[in-house]
Amino acid sequence: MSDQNPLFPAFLKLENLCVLLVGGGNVGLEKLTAILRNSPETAVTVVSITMLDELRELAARHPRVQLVERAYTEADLDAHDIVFAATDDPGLHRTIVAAARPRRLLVNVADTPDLCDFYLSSVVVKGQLKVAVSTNGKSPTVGKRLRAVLEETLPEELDEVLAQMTVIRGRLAGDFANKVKSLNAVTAELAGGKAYESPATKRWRRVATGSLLAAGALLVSRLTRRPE
Ligand SMILES: C[C@@]1(CC(=O)O)C2=NC(=C\c3[nH]c(c(CCC(=O)O)c3CC(=O)O)Cc3[nH]c(c(CC(=O)O)c3CCC(=O)O)/C=C3\N/C(=C\2)[C@@H](CCC(=O)O)[C@]3(C)CC(=O)O)/[C@H]1CCC(=O)O
Ligand SMILES: NC(=O)c1ccc[n+]([C@@H]2O[C@H](COP(=O)([O-])OP(=O)(O)OC[C@H]3O[C@@H](n4cnc5c(N)ncnc54)[C@H](O)[C@@H]3O)[C@@H](O)[C@H]2O)c1
Repeated sequence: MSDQNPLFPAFLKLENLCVLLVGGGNVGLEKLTAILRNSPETAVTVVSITMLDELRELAARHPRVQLVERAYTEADLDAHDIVFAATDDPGLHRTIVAAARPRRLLVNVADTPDLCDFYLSSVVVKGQLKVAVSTNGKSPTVGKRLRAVLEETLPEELDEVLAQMTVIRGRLAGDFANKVKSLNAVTAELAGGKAYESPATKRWRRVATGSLLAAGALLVSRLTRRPE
């Protein structure tokens, strides 16, 4: 179907990879900020003729970021897994992509969908929960607005829910199908029926801190009780 969105969503363990960032200006700073905000221990090599002071300060707070102050050369691609191109030179971006392809490196070229192997997304964080929004490049602005909506709507307590669910999950006995059934039963109210009716936030908060956890605790105590 031609109007389908064919992007494959995934969450990268970026800290396991070596990142090359070419360009240390405003856009380069934005990319480095996004990388380190999400994955602070990532090894990043920043290659750029000039570097913004703010980028230097950010790098100084992250020991695995290395600054290389000179023009890009093809050899910079060596020993890297993933590349972010963020200079003010579109010709250079095409050169980087052409050299990266045969090396099978994944490349993001800021604001240039045609040259990208992957896009960055708007990111909502609530503790361990992370929601990434993509509009398939149709409108990053809408992505940004949606991020704000989700940030406000999703309760901070969701992190507590995740923590409790991890405990519940670890204590459940039985086969896989039964575990899934129990986990679905405990969380049914989060997605159930009219849960999204306004005021959505209020309901989420109530369910997340109240009945969900109470039901979870009850279920666990029932399932972990040994027969006499
Ligand atoms: C999500 C976010 C992440 C990030 O960059 O970290 C991101 N762009 C953000 C903001 C933003 N970018 C732009 C504006 C100005 C208003 C506007 O144009 O809408 C605003 C809004 C603002 O700043 O207010 C300009 C822009 N961006 C692209 C183009 C080219 C084109 O569309 O052809 C142009 C025109 C350039 C020009 O005209 O010169 C392209 C891309 N931007 C993407 C990501 C990828 C698709 C994401 C998706 O699928 O939705 C993609 C395809 C490639 C990529 O760069 O990865 C971040 C939001 C962070 C947040 O949540 O706050
Ligand atoms: N700043 C923005 O918010 C914004 C918004 C939309 C579009 N853009 C576009 O994005 C591009 C980048 O913007 P910017 O504000 O980051 O520019 P910038 O001038 O601040 O940064 C460009 C960086 O690329 C480096 N660079 C240039 N040639 C290089 C090379 N051969 N090797 C290594 N490094 C090299 C420069 O040294 C500089 O640090 C521009 O084309 C701009 O028009 C910027």
